[in-house]
Amino acid sequence: MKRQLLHTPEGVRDIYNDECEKKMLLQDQLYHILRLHGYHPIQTPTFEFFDIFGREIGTTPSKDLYKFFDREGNTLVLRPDITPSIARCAAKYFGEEELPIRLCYMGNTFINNSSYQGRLKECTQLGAELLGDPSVDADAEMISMVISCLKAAGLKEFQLSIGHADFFRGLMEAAGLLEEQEEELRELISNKNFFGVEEFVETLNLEENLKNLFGMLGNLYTGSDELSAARECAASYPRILKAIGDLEELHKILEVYEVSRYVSFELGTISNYQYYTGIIFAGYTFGSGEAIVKGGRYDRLLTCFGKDSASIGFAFVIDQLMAALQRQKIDVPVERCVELMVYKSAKRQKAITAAATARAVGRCVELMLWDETKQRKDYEDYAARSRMTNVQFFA
Ligand SMILES: N[C@@H](Cc1c[nH]c[nH+]1)C(=O)O
Repeated sequence: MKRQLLHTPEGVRDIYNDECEKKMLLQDQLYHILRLHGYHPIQTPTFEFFDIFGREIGTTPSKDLYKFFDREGNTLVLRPDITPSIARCAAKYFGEEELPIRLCYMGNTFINNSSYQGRLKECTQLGAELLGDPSVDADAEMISMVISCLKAAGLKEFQLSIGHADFFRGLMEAAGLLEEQEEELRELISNKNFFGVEEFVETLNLEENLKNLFGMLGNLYTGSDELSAARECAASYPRILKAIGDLEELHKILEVYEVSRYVSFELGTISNYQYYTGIIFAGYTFGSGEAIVKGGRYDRLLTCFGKDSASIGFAFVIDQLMAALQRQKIDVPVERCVELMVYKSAKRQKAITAAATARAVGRCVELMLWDETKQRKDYEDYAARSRMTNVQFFA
């Protein structure tokens, strides 16, 4: 066989054996938590019309999308993000529903990011969306669910950073920054270059309170006192004031959920996704430079699909979470209890019946026809290699 045929393109990979078992188990564990919270499963297509992920939607930039055509000439896109698809579904199937809708999902996303970043171009996401609930209680439910999932995954140390889309937008508005200046600032913040931010702000000639607010972009707050201090500076900036007020209220509700110790408020949290309108959050742990979970409130996204519905959601990036667990040496406890049954043709009836009887009571059986060129020992070795619990011969 040509060696070339065995390669996969840059940014995608095979997952097999133990790693695959672990990934599936982890997904089950997290999905279970979402189901425990009353979230209903939904599946949407892997590719959709281009417009579902177009510029107005505010997700991944067009240059990072995998685009192709159908026979009719429509442009299709491999989904880079599942949230816009869920928004489309909610508008289509739950258009009349006036009460909140809770949906959960699992699937792969595809982003054609530049190869030098070394990122995966296909990732597995597992997420939840709470549609039609504008309350801070909904925000808190989401954050608390994320924390339950992180604990269920076995992580002991992790941090959820929470910010608000309107803090940054409010600053841009109050300072009257041009698009290029906003880009420059975003870049500095994304690189966590807060000295750069300070320098940049010095050039702007802003009034004292606004300057102080810009100075908070690099801060990390864990308590509500610090947020109240921020609120004082924001008195004459309604958009920023509302953002800080939301975070303060969220902090209070998170105390009720008893999860506030896992959370820090970072006013400099920004996202490349333009659809976020309220809180934005991302979860981090050791062993993964990238966020293992990300999410936020998007109150206007569904309007693009014809339903006004304030919503919030999050998605775990399972591949990042797996990498972090592995680097932290946290084991995903896969139960291996597969038995091997090997039979010769003369004992076919007996072996097939035995396998069926075992499977009926929940035992996992790999049934194999004895290859005459192989010895008993070959099968025993294979079972040991595959960490099987038992081998039975029908010969
Ligand atoms: N879809 C977002 C995460 C999210 C889910 N819901 C809201 N935000 C992402 O891929 O980053």
